[in-house]
Amino acid sequence: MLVDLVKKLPNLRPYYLLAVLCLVGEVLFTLIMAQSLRVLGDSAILQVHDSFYVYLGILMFSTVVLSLCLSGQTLSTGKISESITYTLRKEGTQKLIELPEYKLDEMNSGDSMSKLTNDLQLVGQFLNNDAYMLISRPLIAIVSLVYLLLLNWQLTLISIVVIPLLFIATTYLGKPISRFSKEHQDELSNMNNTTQDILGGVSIVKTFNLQNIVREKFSKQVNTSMDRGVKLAKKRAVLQSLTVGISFLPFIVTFGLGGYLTVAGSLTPGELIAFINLLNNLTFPLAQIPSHYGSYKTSMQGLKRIYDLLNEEAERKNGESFDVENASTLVEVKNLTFGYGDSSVLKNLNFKVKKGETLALVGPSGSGKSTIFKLLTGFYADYKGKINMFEKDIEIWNLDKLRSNISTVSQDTYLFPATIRENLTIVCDNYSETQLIKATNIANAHDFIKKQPNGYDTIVEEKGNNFSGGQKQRLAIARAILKNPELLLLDEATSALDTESEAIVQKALDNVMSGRTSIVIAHRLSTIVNADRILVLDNGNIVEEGSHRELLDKKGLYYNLYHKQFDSNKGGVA
Ligand SMILES: Nc1ncnc2c1ncn2[C@@H]1O[C@H](COP(=O)(O)OP(=O)(O)OP(=O)(O)O)[C@@H](O)[C@H]1O
Repeated sequence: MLVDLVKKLPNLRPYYLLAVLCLVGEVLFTLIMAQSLRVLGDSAILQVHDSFYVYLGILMFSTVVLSLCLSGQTLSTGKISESITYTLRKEGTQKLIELPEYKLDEMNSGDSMSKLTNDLQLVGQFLNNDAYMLISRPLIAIVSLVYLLLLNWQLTLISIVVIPLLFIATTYLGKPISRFSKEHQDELSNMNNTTQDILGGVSIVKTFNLQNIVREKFSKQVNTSMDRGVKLAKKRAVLQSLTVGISFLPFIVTFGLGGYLTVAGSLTPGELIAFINLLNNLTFPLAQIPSHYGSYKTSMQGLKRIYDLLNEEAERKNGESFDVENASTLVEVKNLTFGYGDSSVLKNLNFKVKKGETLALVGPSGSGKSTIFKLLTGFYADYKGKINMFEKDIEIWNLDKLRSNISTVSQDTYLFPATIRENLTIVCDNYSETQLIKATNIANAHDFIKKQPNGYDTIVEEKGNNFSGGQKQRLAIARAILKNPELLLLDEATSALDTESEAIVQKALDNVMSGRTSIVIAHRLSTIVNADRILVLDNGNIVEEGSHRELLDKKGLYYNLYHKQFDSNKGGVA
């Protein structure tokens, strides 16, 4: 996975090179520094002035080079880490947009958020520091060991005899840390899911007075996550104090035995200084390796989760584009059967929509109306039967091209946090002010847009909070018209509105539908009495078909649905 990352961004090569140069510089000048200290120590004691000043100069030069290496390392690893996390975040978000609908059904949005935030942060932290340390520390330790052995192998062996102990302790204690860290990550991901749910339903929670239940559910998760976090911190604390404690043992041995050898004359004072300096470069880096390795493991777990998302198969991009202007049958569905998973939702449907027609879909909740729209826009591919769109099999259509001929207005109106103008014109490459105003007039939206503080340049707040439900729908309708589609799919566009707003939106819809081919799903049957044809669905089957009048005469399901609404909503359309 790491190699894939490196290959992904060839423009980072200069930074990898800089990091390698800094690494070589750090290793080399660490040794030169130790050698300088050795000569300096001996020259000072033996009062040899020439070599003292030469090596003082070398020592100062080494310090400058080492600090430059540190800056170079920080710069290169910072750039590498930022670029890689930026690319992964971009590709991850892009992949989320490109995923087929059935995948999005399976995925949890909080989990995806966690991949693009917590997991990416772990990867970023590892690349920013631990990756370099994981290579440089062992290298410095090995080079220092060789130098120490050459200096005095007996003292070296005695001094480092405790190092394996240090290594075993940190490795042994590091294992549960990586397990706890994984559990902590999973818990954070669960919390993200809950936060997401809460944010999505704040008003419902308040309306139904569910604050206590939500608070309790969330605090349970917070407690579990905190417990894991505290356990992790405790393990880290023990590991840290143990490593620091054991790390000092080689120094105690060196000071004791080395001091004795120096007094006895078998080690010069300079050698003792260099020895202590290099031991420092051997012991502490070795003690830190398990912690860097732990970071490697956790970040690789995070990276794997990110790659799981990136490796998901995107919606197909192949297919052709066709000229749709001359098609006389815009939709033809033959023996269409479909289900989500094992459930069967649509059963052997057959229907056509001719150019200029308005077809209405009605039926009880869950009968499959919205599912038909999803299939006509190519969101699901695993259906049985045939779907021809604009007289071509949907399977040979390029889905982007197909969708460019269709506008959908659904009950869940999505408005971007941008200006009204940007929200409306995002669907077309070229538009004139006249076209924009014509579209908003048809959608009954121009007047209320003009009354906004900045007219068409008023910012739409998150989720369109500064507009009413009816206004949002009219904006969505204007956007649909501006796209100038061959086929309009209107999904329950007025069902959530009060009577007054519904009348305004319905007028807008009537304007839009006139002269266009439309399929409309309506729960309020009063809105579709003028449809050319009505398909009545029940449990995934078309059980009745005809005009409003013909269906009333049949006295079947449509008649019952219609009278049920008419009775409960006196004043409905006759
Ligand atoms: N993404 C999905 N995954 C699994 N099942 C689904 C999914 N979407 C819809 N369903 C199921 O498919 C059936 C038909 O749903 P659909 O939304 O098409 O019905 P509908 O007629 O539009 O209902 P409504 O009028 O209530 O919107 C329902 O039983 C629903 O639970």
